[in-house]
Amino acid sequence: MGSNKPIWVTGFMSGTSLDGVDAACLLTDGVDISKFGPSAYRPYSAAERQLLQSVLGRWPGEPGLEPAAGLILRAHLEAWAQLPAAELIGFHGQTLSHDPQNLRTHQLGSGAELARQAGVAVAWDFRSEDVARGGQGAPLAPIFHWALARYKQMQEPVAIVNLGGVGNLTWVDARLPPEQGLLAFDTGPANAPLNDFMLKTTGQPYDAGGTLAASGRIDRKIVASFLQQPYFSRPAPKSLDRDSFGDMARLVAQLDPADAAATLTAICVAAVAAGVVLMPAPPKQVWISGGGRKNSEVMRQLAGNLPMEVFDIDDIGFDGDMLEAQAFAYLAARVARGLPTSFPATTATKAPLCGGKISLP
Ligand SMILES: Nc1ncnc2c1ncn2[C@@H]1O[C@H](COP(=O)(O)OP(=O)(O)OP(=O)(O)O)[C@@H](O)[C@H]1O
Ligand SMILES: CC(=O)N[C@H]1[C@@H]2OC[C@@H](O2)[C@@H](O)[C@@H]1O[C@H](C)C(=O)O
Repeated sequence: MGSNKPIWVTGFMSGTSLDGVDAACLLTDGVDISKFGPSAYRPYSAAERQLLQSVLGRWPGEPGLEPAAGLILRAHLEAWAQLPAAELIGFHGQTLSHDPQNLRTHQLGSGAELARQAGVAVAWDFRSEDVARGGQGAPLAPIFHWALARYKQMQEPVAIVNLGGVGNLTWVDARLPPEQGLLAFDTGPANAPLNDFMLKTTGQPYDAGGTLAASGRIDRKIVASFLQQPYFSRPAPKSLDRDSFGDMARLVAQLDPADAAATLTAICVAAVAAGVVLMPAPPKQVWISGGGRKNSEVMRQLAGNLPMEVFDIDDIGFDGDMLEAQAFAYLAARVARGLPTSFPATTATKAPLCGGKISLP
């Protein structure tokens, strides 16, 4: 560690959708990607998801966090056990609350304990320093998106959109250094409101394939009025908590389930379209990653609403399910080398910043 020789790193992500732990191996020197390695997925059971859901919004020191922290540790160790050994772990933890305006963000899970139990160095707590210095603390994947575009030797800017619980967008021109070639921000709610609605109305955790939404009609008035909120026209960088917009099921409570699903889906897409307007220059291509790309209705609406070509990032040759886990492997390698993980144009930090700390076993 600390040298610029590529090392194998395992990155972990337990995202805002609360579906499970993604784990992915990456060979990298923290600048370039040398090789993509194997990956694993450790899903949460319904009871585990409920446990995590029950502690959303809590801050460190509040009571009742131990069982959830224990689950996070256990689930990550189980994912780690499925993969070949690596030299370093990048551990994001589980975001429970995110409030950069008040200089705080909370990712549950101890990297120190993970290092002890996995027997390997762990880079973790990637967001705290950034928010403590007045940055947004998110999104952090953009510097990895820069590395992806570099890996593909892109000769023009491209946009990468991640549709998880929350959506985020990176505009990247990989011909430039990261300080000049990036602009990033959270676009708005993505799958989380639809998931919450599906669970409550149908007992299903999400709208598989977008089938329910595809059978409904979009209430355009609700979409337009939602997009009137100041967040969507605010300049980037900017970030969101999972539930920054409150209980969105209220917005569609009067609609029948199919129309409600179609409308929540349209809100996710309209938020991305509003984000496209904020980019420094329109790229020719948008690459979609995250679970939302498996929702055909999301992809259909994106293709119809964005003025550029929309690709499932798998069709570019990447693994759209593992991009965030790979991002935290890459970020860990950067932390090990003291390289910046966030930039003024990605988190609004005042100067490029190397967030994250390293715990040894
Ligand atoms: N086959 C599918 N059809 C429709 N939607 C799907 C499908 N598979 C996954 N999804 C959606 O994608 C979500 C998971 O996406 P992902 O794993 O990218 O989120 P995350 O990493 O938890 O979130 P975030 O990026 O906000 O941290 C699921 O909760 C679901 O809403
Ligand atoms: C505070 C927090 O955990 N934010 C997540 C969340 O999920 C998607 C979006 O909101 C993004 O800002 C971020 O995750 C990704 C991995 C990021 O930091 O790039």
